[in-house]
Parts: sequence; structure tokens; C-alpha cells
Amino acid sequence: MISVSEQLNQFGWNEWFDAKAQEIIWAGHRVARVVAVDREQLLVIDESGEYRAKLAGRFLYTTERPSDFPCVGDWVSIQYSGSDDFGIIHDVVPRKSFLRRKAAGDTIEYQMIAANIDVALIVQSCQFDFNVNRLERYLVMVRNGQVDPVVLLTKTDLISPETLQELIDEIKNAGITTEVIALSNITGEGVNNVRDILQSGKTYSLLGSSGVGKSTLINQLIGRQILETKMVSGTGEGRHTTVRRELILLSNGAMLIDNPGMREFGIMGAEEGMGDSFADIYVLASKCKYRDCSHSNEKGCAVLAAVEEGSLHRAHYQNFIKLRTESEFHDLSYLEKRNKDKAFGRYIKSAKKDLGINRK
Ligand SMILES: Nc1nc2c(ncn2[C@@H]2O[C@H](COP(=O)(O)OP(=O)(O)OP(=O)(O)O)[C@@H](O)[C@H]2O)c(=O)[nH]1
Ligand SMILES: [Zn+2]
Repeated sequence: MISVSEQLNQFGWNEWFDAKAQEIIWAGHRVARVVAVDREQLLVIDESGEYRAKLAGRFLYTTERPSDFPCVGDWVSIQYSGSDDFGIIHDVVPRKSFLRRKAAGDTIEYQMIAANIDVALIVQSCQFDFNVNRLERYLVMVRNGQVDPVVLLTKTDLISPETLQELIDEIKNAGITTEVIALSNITGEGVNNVRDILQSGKTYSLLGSSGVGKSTLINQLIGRQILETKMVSGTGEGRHTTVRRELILLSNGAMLIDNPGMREFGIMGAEEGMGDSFADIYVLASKCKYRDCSHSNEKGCAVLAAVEEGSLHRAHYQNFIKLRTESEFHDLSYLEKRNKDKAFGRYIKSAKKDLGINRK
């Protein structure tokens, strides 16, 4: 049984990770969160601060899939002496959520963009960029990775309040129930509404096309000074490196992931990465009344409604449910395994008792 410092909660650690980490973290190892990845060098943070880390040779040679390597936002098990040495990363704690895109080429490989994000802020500009179909594709990508979406409409200073209302209506009329926040980086209107949703200990990311105002908003959220100190220098093993920190701690305790992959994701991910055969169902699911809808019997389930009305093939739906059950089973078997371990522990205890071992 590993025990992890409660101080890690400020970086987003919680019981979910705690449960998943039990099997992979060895005694003597600690847990840290990846704040930047620069080829083979990583920058991680834990309760003792930030330090640089490398992948253990064994991890490097036994890991094949690109998506299994640590990315920004990941929790890793790490060996760190606390001196000026590199930490050694031995494993990646299972991801609670992720943003990924298909790797280049005709493969089913994925490239991780970021992990363990609580909320993706999907940004569209009210002018030129606004497009409900693209918004739906983003919603699919985001929900596919178990990330909760919030929609941000920027540049409201360029349109009239009536036009803004029309855009918001267009989103609602498409059946999208996701929260929408309208803002202007110029007048500052609405920016506080974004600040208000950022919770301490949660991780956020901004997604959206180039030029919609992501950087401008990030600057407002973090303050200039933090941005300027974003470069971390380090010397190790005769090498001078500068790593750009991609996971930023905001002053209210929330975290923001801003990495180059995320910026390309706007074009690559939402436009091309829709190979998922259940994309249509994910689009519908974003319109269900309840966010945790199981699409099996709920009132207000948009998926069931589409099956009923015939716009979604029943066979396709059943396929979706079947596969989902299988992947849930995967998760279940993990829990079962843990419960079995517990049951075995109890068995040992009672056996000892029967044998009188526990008695004085
Ligand atoms: N009128 C207006 N202009 C804005 C607003 N937000 C950003 N801009 C301008 O839009 C341009 C692009 O903004 P950025 O913040 O760089 O956009 P971005 O989404 O970060 O773009 P990439 O870095 O390419 O992904 C800049 O000239 C900003 O000054 C806004 O709310 N209103
Ligand atoms: Zn549903």
C-alpha cells in the first residue's frame, strides 16, 4: 500500500488516481505530475517542488505504443534522491482523461496531447470562426477523452448583443447543452465568468482554431509575470536545456495546460481525428439531459430518442452499447482484482485466527 502526500491534491491528485496507482507504484517511489515534456527530458512537480526527470531504461525499452509514454498532465511513479540528479520515471499512472489525436499515417496509433484534464475550454470567436458543426466535433473529441467541455465565445466586442444572442441560440438549437461563456479580451467583459469556473486543484485546457484569442485569454488568466517566468533552465549531465512549462499553476490554485500540441489539435484533431465510428453517437450524447447518461433508459436521452425516431440505426446503437460494456468490464476486472486481493487478505487473517497465530 503506497501512501501519497496529501499535498499532491493541489496538483490534482485524488482518490481515483490513488486507487489506480496502488498496483504500479513500488515502495520507495514517489508520485509526481508532468508539467513539461521536451523529447527525452521531462519536468515534473510534486510537494517538494519542480525537478527534471528521465524515463527509466526498462520503461523505455518495454513501452511500444507512443500513447503509453508520459505526456503533460500525466502522473508518474518516480525515483528521486532529492539531489540535483534527474528523477527516474518508472511508470505512468492510468489516465483519468486525455486529449489525443491520431498519429500521422494510416495507423490506429494515437498521440497523446495532454492527460488528466478536468475541463476543456473550447474557444470559438464570434466573428469568422463561429461554426456549430466544428463545435460539435470538438465536443466529440473532448467527451471521447472523458473531459468535460465548456464553450467560450470570444471577441464579443466585434458584434452586437443581438448577434451574440443569435449565435448562442444557434448552439442551443443544435441541442448542445454545454455551458457557454461569451467574453471579450478587449473590454474584459465575461472574462471574470471564465475565472469563476476555474476551481482550485482542477486542470483546464484551451482548445480552438488559431487566432480566436486563446493566448490573450491565458495571459489575462495567469498574469504577465507568470508567463515570463515560464522558462525553466536546468543543467544536467553536461547539458544545458530550457524547457517551456506547459502546465501552469494559476494563482487561485487551478491549473492550465497550454502546449504546442494543443494548438495544432484545433486543426488536426477536430478536423481529421474523427475516425471514431461512434462519432455520431458521441454528438448525440452531448445533447442528453444528464451528463452521466448511460443511454440505456434515461428520460431526455438524445441517443435513445434518435433510435426511436429512426435517425440512428438500432444495430449501430447496440454495437456501441456492447463495446462500451466491454470496456467497462475492463475497468471492472481491475476493481475485481483489487477486491480479490482484499478478500485474500481477509482469508489470511481468518486462517491465522483459526490457527491461533494472532493469539498471544
Ligand atoms: N477584438 C478582439 N480581438 C481579440 C480578442 N481576443 C484576442 N483578440 C486578438 O486576436 C488576435 C489573435 O489572438 P491570440 O490570443 O493570439 O489567438 P490564439 O487563439 O492564441 O491564436 P494561436 O496562438 O495561433 O493559437 C490578436 O490580435 C488578439 O489581440 C477579443 O476578445 N476581441
Ligand atoms: Zn443518453
